[in-house]
Amino acid sequence: MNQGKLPRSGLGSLVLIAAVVGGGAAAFAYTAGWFSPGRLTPERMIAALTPPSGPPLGHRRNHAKGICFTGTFEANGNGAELSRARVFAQGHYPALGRFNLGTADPNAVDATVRVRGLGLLITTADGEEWRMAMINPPFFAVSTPQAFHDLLIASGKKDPEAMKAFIQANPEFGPFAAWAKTAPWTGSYAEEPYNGLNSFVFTDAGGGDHTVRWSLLPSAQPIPISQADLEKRGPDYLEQEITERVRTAGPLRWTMVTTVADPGDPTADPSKAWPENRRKVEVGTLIVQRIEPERDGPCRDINFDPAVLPQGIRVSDDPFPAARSSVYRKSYDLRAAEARDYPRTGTAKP
Ligand code: HEM
Repeated sequence: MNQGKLPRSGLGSLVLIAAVVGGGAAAFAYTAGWFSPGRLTPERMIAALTPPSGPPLGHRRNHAKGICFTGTFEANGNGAELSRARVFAQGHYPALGRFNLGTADPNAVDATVRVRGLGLLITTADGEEWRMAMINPPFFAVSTPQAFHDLLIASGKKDPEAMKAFIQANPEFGPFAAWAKTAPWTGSYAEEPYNGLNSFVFTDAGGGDHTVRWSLLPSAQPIPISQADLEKRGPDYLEQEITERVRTAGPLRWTMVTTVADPGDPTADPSKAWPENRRKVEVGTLIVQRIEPERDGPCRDINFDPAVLPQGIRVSDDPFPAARSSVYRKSYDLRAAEARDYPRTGTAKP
């Protein structure tokens, strides 16, 4: 009897292991959205980001133009109600970040790039890290990583029919196109809001979950400028201006505001803003203290991977962070291997 039972229970545990492994793989494939035949891969996404003139060797495959900074995140303690992450306990935490432009061209003229971004890494004394990368539009251009890929392909085609077909298949792009056309430009990285757009889950000390998005809102008053006037200020005006502003006027500040989803809010689609009346909690202030050199500075070898999160924050059902994580990693690996094409100067050159 024992003999008869043993193989059965042995088989049973194998089946269980297979189920666990299979379940894990299925969950991963679901979250990441990769790996099914014919679907996206990090390589295909990188190929779609690559301009016809070739890849920006040694540089980030997107948001390639930028300028690094160091500073502090000053937590006011209010975030502790939403997440037990150490970074929300009242106190000061070192911050490393990068203002940047949403382009694959590290030499792009500032006035030609609509989307501005900010990468940020906040560390706490327990060795935890919170990495993120945010942009200035109030919602993302598309609903899914696949649609982002399709947008890159369509917008790279000369035939205007390609964009028409894309918009027909992805109507959520309409509001983003309207934002791009009508939102005022500013003449400074300091005057922009930076929105996380993707949703994440905060877990509080009692184990309660809260799905949130966050934004950094500037304390500097935005001063609108026409695209033509920005162009007249020079191709690299934004990095020159921010360097000069911090040097002469001192540290710059942004308030970090988290917005809590109500049940039923679209947590898996960053192209859909949540209603304005959602609960907002100001959790602290980003203080930019020093502009650092881009080529030789501390951001060069950083991957602002939005899936690197401290305990108390985790990804939600939003498919973007997992997709972004795998593409950012590929981009990082490529640029690190191409260091010879973007040699360090050893001289401080912001
Ligand atoms: C599937 C969609 C996306 C893809 C494929 C993608 C791709 C990339 C890549 C390849 C990089 C360069 C990474 C590196 O080499 O370190 C990058 C950087 C960046 N991305 Fe994305 N991205 C996506 C979505 C987003 C979204 C939704 C946001 C904002 C909410 C965003 C904001 C940024 C910012 C601010 C940076 C610059 C970070 C830095 O300074 O290093 N991206 N992206």
